[in-house]
Amino acid sequence: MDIRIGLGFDSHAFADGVPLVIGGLKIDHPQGLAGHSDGDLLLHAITDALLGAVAAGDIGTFFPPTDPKWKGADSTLFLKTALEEVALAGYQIVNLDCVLIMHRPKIVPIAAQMRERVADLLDIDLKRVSIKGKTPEGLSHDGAAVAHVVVLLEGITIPNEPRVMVAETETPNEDDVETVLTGLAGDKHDISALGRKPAFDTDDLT
Ligand SMILES: C[C@@](CO)(OP(=O)(O)O)[C@H](O)COP(=O)(O)OP(=O)(O)OC[C@H]1O[C@@H](n2ccc(N)nc2=O)[C@H](O)[C@@H]1O
Repeated sequence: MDIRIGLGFDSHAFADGVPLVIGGLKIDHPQGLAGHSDGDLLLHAITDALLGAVAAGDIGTFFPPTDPKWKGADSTLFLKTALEEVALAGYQIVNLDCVLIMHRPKIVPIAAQMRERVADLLDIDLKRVSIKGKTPEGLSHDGAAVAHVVVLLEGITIPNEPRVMVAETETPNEDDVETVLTGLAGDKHDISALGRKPAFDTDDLT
């Protein structure tokens, strides 16, 4: 079985005068999370987990925190790009498990809504998304929020039916079968050939 695992982490500091957005969900809270973008640490960690699972780099190489273009950016854009990379590499999400570490807000009362939003953004079933809250006991996490995400991917397999159909209609050689399958499913994607990934620039390091 062709499976991949990805790990994502992010942290942001709480600040006054900033709306709080976690997992694409706007949350009523006295403070928000400050960032170059909208500070959505959960979507950032999911984005990094997805990119990591297909070894496509990280959120900072795609959207450098030094680039004014991403100032105040909606993090759903980062997530969509990571989803494209996953699809181009030939994988789909099996499930993801997320831990949000912060004193406030409490996650349990909003977890169901957050899971729905994340599942919707990822276009997967709700049962495949787990989001848990954790109090940072004994840690110096005051004034900050942390997210950890692990994601499992599986390779998208081309159903065997076309191969069986070709084999049953004639007595083709392997080359004929491959020609028909490529016509039906397209070539296997090679993301390194797409040239989408921005060149890494050490000036982008913060
Ligand atoms: C989402 C964005 C939008 O601009 O900003 P924020 O809203 O979090 O501020 C960024 O993509 C958020 O990028 P993120 O990857 O979290 O930022 P950093 O941790 O500062 O890393 C920036 C880049 O430096 C690299 N990096 C970082 C630390 C390190 N010791 N070595 C590195 O090579 C990372 O791989 C990344 O490519």
